[in-house]
Amino acid sequence: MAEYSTLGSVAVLQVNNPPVNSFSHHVRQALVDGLERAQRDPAVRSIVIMGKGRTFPAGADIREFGSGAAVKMPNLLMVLQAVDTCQKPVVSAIHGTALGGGFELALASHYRLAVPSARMGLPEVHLGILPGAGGTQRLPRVVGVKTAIQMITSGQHIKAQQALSLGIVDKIVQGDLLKEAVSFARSVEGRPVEDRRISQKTVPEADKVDEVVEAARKTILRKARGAIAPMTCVQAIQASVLPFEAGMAREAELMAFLMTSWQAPAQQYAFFSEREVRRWSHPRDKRINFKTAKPRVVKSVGVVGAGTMGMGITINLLQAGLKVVMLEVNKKQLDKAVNTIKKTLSQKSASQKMSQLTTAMDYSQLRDVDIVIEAVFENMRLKKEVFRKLDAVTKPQTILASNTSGLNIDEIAAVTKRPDKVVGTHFFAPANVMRLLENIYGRQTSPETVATAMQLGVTIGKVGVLVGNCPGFVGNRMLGSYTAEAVFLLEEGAEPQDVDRAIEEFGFPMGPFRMGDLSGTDIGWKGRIAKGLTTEHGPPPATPALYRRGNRYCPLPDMLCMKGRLGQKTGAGWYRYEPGSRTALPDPVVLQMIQDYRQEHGFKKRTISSQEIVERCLYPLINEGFHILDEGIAARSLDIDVIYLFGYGWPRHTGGPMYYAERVIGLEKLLCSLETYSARYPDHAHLQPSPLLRNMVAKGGSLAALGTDSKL
Ligand SMILES: CCCCCCCCCCCCC[C@H](O)CC(=O)SCCNC(=O)CCNC(=O)[C@H](O)C(C)(C)COP(=O)(O)OP(=O)(O)OC[C@H]1O[C@@H](n2cnc3c(N)ncnc32)[C@H](O)[C@@H]1OP(=O)(O)O
Ligand SMILES: NC(=O)c1ccc[n+]([C@@H]2O[C@H](COP(=O)([O-])OP(=O)(O)OC[C@H]3O[C@@H](n4cnc5c(N)ncnc54)[C@H](O)[C@@H]3O)[C@@H](O)[C@H]2O)c1
Repeated sequence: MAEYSTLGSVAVLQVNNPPVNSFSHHVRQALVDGLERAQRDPAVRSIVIMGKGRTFPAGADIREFGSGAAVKMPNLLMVLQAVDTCQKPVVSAIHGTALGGGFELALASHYRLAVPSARMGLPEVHLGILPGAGGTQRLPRVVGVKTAIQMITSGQHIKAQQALSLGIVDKIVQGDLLKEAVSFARSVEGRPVEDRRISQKTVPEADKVDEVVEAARKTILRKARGAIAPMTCVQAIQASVLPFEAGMAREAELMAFLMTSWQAPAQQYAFFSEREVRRWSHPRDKRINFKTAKPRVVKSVGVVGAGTMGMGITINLLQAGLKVVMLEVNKKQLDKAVNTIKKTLSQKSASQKMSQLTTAMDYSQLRDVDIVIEAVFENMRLKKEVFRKLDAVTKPQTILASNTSGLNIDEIAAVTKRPDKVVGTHFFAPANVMRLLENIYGRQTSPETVATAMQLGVTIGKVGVLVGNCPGFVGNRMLGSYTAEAVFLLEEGAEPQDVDRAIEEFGFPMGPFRMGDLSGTDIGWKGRIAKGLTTEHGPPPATPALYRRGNRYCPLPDMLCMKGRLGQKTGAGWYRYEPGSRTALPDPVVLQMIQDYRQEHGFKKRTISSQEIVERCLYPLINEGFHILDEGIAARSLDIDVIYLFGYGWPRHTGGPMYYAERVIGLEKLLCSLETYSARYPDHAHLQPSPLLRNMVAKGGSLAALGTDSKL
């Protein structure tokens, strides 16, 4: 609701709809009623609109979008029309975040004030829609089309000071916002409101708009990677040169197009899933969950191994204000890590943050930390050795976490006397940038230990997802079938760039081969050597070239590594790279290697369509997701989706692999395609449809119903 009160001649409307004061139907109704009341009351000469509690309205109530309640009268457009056309000056007083419809309300007001910490923006593009309450028409009238395109298509929030410089807010106020807003409102009483209406202004440099749009188009299309909202936002902004009513009509038409697209619900599902993962439960035992388990307080963290991951994790921990003891056995590497950390931390706070960092080469220096995150080489023998040492030197309450990419957490825990305090905390590279934290529950991990790992994720700004223990956990296990199928496609006739192009057109930032070159082709190679699937010099003795342990195997990635082509770091991998450049250039040497291999093993080259590439790579990945749900490794399909959205670049406009499977492909079609492919390739085990998928198609039922995605 919106609480109505008067302070002398000023009517104050305070939106009170926790937690973020979104415009649910009852709020909209109360605002319209409040405005009418203020208009009617001759003693009222000005109106202040603000938010109660933590924020100015953060936009439309996204939960209403699916139900039709968003269009129930009065809709948001009608509220804003009432504000704009009000005969008495309306002042929006902003604190917290004025987002989406909230920011549009401020733009419809005649004056805007903000506290210094306020932020504002139009993030609708992340929900697959556009700012459909006049945002695409009013913002360009203030800041110009170029800045409006930048703000609306990025969805970024701006700070109060920047809003002031852009002419969006009229004044930044210190002190008590209500008092300041009332005093400001009094100062503008009696002034004409007509020339304060943004809707009545014209877009600056309107004659250059088509040029500006044309210049933005290519970049936006490239960045959008298949998402339709960004370019639709631009089309709406382009209409801001028309008279206001005509522009609003165009905005409404484009909003309806987006609202009824398949991408908008997918992105809104992603928004709520990102938050739903905080309500975690044990994947197999739902009685153990976020409500009952209490985290330990973490003030200091030990990081073991200052390589790629240890360094990134340390930066992340320092940025969050934690104390860190970073231990490394290689002095040169330790020094290198410290230099990189110093450079990465922002200039402003570097010295203060660096003072929280202690470096160590002696394990005893870890004795007092609250949690240790191990990030040494991916080698079980080494990990066990490290955990034995950690168990011996740290205080008994210290939690011991491993950043392993997929090794058995129970096996690691078993070498300690505190298996209840051992947990997997799987960060993603670069660890200070990537938002995902995949936390792994071992057989004996205590609820308190898991709660602490999940809470640590929150403290350091990660999206933490809890999963069970199995080789590769959720993310890398699913990725295994994707990369396997990608190389099988090379055998049959595709080239690395064909596969990458198809996957990138689907919406991933990088296809599997460009990705392999970026992370280093030797990462997978070392893993396969450790598992005995290959040796550094070729297949293990007496092994068929194309089979390992009864499964089809493609040795092309091993052959690449044996040639020393380890990716960007060696200037050559699946592609070649000019010195100092990261541009992947198709390499005749690799294409010849693949061609010779095809000839040697009797593969006949054929043309493979992009559709087949996408299906062959992504359907087995999704199929593995069904196995994972069936085994209780992930508690809910949304946990898998969040892992893929935040850790693997899965395009957000498709909702994530499991959402995409159910709501876009359709489970029946997915099953049918997997059956077709598995009949064609009976020895590709990951193409065999999962029993859960078969069962769901046979009996019906939804993925959400398998878990606790009750709110979605
Ligand atoms: C058939 C065709 C018809 C077409 C014509 C339709 C015409 C109808 C006219 C409609 C016009 C609407 C136009 C408008 O432009 C659309 C919008 O405004 S969309 C919303 C835009 N706003 C946002 O995207 C903000 C989203 N929220 C956030 O970014 C953050 O929540 C925050 C505000 C920055 C706060 O962050 P935190 O402090 O970290 O808190 P949380 O994120 O954890 O959130 C707490 C809690 O609140 C829930 N929540 C947040 N925002 C909303 C919201 N806008 N609606 C509903 N719920 C929201 C969030 O989910 C958390 O709850 P939990 O999920 O944990 O239960
Ligand atoms: N690199 C990635 O993309 C990535 C992503 C997620 C998880 N991981 C996992 O993170 C872990 C570390 O990977 P990385 O890429 O940072 O490796 P890395 O090779 O860059 O760094 C490992 C570091 O550990 C140090 N080290 C070795 N033995 C040690 C010991 N006994 N005590 C202290 N330090 C020791 C090494 O000197 C080295 O600096 C691995 O388990 C890996 O699977 C890596």
